[in-house]
Amino acid sequence: MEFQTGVEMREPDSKEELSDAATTLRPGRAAVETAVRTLIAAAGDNPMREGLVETPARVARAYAEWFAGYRVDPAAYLRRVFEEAEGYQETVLLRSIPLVSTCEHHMAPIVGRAHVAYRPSGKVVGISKLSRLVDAFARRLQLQERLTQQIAQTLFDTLEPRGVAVVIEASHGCMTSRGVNQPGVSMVTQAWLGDFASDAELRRDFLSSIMGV
Ligand SMILES: Nc1nc2c(ncn2[C@@H]2O[C@H](COP(=O)(O)OP(=O)(O)OP(=O)(O)O)[C@@H](O)[C@H]2O)c(=O)[nH]1
Ligand SMILES: [Zn+2]
Repeated sequence: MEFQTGVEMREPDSKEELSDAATTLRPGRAAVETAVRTLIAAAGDNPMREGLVETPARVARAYAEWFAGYRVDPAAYLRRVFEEAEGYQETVLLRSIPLVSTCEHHMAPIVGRAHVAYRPSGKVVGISKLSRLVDAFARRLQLQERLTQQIAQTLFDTLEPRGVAVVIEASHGCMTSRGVNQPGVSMVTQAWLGDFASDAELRRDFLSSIMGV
């Protein structure tokens, strides 16, 4: 049976809006608000009662924040590189980057921390760009495994460093507040590229640096 959404699709406003294949078509604001009213009614409440009447507009604005990652090119954050780091080649590690994402199976929040390291080979970036990279991929519908891999691979392809390591520890709303209902449970994923993949001691150093933070 075909499900009628009643959602009118429109062409994207700009090239930025087209930044990801998944966003080739986006419904307009009115269609989004209609969908939210449908969800409120499905939850069992009255979308027209006073406290809920502005909720669809708020949710539409919140979605723009939670899914802002579709509107940016994550690699663009890594384009400004500094080549005068005096030949620094050792590990650069940014620990405990706050991470907020959304699970693609249930559209429930994924909340946690990312730890990102690279071993430069000529090019270093402003350290905040690692946080921006994490956020750009996180603010999409995600699987934690894919999120971890995308961050690592983009860093590796763009900066051409000797190695990249990414560890993400996060809790999934779809497990903590529904389904198996296990608050406190967290998922840990890792991506190792370049010399982190081949050198167990580098991995141990990385893991001991992030332990207990
Ligand atoms: N591997 C992986 N699984 C995830 C992630 N986010 C959510 N999941 C899981 O995706 C699975 C979806 O399973 P389904 O059986 O299709 O969905 P469900 O009936 O809602 O399953 P339950 O959550 O067990 O109630 C669940 O096991 C979730 O825990 C993620 O980032 N990575
Ligand atoms: Zn989920």
